[in-house]
Amino acid sequence: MSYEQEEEDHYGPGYEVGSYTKDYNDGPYDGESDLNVNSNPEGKPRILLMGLRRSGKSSIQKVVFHKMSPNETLFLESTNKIVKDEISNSSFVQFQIWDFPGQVDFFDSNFDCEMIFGGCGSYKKNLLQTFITDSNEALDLKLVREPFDVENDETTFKPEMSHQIFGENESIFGYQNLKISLYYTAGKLNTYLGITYKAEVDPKQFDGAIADDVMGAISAKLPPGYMTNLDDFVATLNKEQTFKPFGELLSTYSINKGSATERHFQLYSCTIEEIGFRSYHERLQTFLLWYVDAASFIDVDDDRWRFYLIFEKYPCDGGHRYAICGYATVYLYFAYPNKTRPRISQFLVLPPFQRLGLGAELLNVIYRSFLKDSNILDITVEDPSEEFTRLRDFVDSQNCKKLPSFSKEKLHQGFNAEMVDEAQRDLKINKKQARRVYEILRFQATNLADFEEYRAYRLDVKRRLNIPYQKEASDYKKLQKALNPEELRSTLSTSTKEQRIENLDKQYQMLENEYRHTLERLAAAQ
Ligand SMILES: Nc1nc2c(ncn2[C@@H]2O[C@H](COP(=O)(O)OP(=O)(O)OP(=O)(O)O)[C@@H](O)[C@H]2O)c(=O)[nH]1
Repeated sequence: MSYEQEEEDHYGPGYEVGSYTKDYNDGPYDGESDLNVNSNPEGKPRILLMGLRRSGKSSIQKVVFHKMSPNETLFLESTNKIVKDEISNSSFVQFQIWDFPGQVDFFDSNFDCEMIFGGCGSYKKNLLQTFITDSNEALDLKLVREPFDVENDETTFKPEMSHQIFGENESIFGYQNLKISLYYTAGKLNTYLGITYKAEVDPKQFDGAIADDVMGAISAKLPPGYMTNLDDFVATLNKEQTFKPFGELLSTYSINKGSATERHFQLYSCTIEEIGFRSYHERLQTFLLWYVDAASFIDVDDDRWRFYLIFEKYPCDGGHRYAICGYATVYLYFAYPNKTRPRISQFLVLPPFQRLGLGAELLNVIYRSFLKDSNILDITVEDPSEEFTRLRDFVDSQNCKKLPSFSKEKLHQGFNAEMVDEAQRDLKINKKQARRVYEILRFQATNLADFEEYRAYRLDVKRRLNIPYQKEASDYKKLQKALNPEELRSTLSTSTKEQRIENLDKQYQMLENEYRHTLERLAAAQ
């Protein structure tokens, strides 16, 4: 039986392979006309063969449904339009096969998704997935010094978080290949915001689903004056040479001294009254959104805020310019009865300037700015992040190491009031932090190979960790007197002695790990 005869037998008279209706097969595929035909009036199930060019779609169709031998498929021409095949073996096996050309761009706006995929629920769902972007991936931040930086990928840095703008999932709906550009000039922080994308979701195709308003979400957090035209933004770079840091120069800091890669940094402090600083700070604080969890913009009209800023002073056009590297805000709280207790509130070193020692320098500058003021009790930190805790441990340990009360001999005698007094008087370190530094430095001074010495250290730390449990035990005794056993059980989830020991051990191990990191950094800094 010839191939054609066999086809006849299988598919009944009138059927012609690959030419179900003329509409589909006349003329080359033009991306539109072939696809915009309502061609499934009977609502038959369809199998869509889609995939890369020359991936074997037509071969599958011919071999499976038309008994073509695999070898013969070698001679198949590339499909250049949708070819529909009506399979009608019996009254109950009836469906269509649509063989798509490999070059179809399904995201082309001319492509009628509804006509092709109507009824294919999971396809739609999958297609919708392609319109979801990780907001941290999509956002490019830059501190631009010269026009070339705009093109240069090396000057791009990424946010650590974006949930404060784009929600807990940190995702944006509605775009494919979305890129958000939030660029600042390195000195003045003139700002550019722009987005680009390959395709935006079409509400008509996806039950009215509309794309997230990315520009609106970010611009709501930007002070007025940001630019949406990149050329305008680049043009403002001319004015960067007039930019000078605000406030009083407190310290200078250099890295790679004496080498070709030497860099210079300057640390300043100022108040909101400094001319021009109010609007500068409005732009500066927008970085918090991407790096500080639960960041909130502060009420700068409160005159108890102090600002500390780091700038890089870099050579440019025979002179020099300044680029922002990071900043901190400190609030001067009252401490009863007549003292002041500054609290570090926000602390940020921008990614391009991290791992240069600037965080430690900034913290030291903040300390030093308060040291001579006898009215200052000590310095606290608001809700410190893990990263900040590490930095603070390092700086405080480095400084306390120089105090007589933290000498090796004294450390082995245990934590005492002299340490608290000296750390507070000389370094403005509060009692809780002084205790932590004592544990770090005593760990450093402990010979871990000496069983007794190491054990004494662990017990000393665990005794402190056990204090809350002791409190719990005394609370329990009080409650025992006031409540009957039933009430007591429902009020408290008491832990057994074994659980408590296990918990203490875990807590201790975690602390020891943190202390080891600090000691490694101390050793590297020597
Ligand atoms: N080795 C191998 N070759 C295959 C296989 N399937 C298909 N081919 C060969 O791959 C080539 C392309 O196959 P087609 O079926 O025309 O591919 P297509 O996906 O329909 O291509 P377009 O119409 O261009 O999108 C043909 O020469 C086939 O013989 C396979 O499983 N193995």
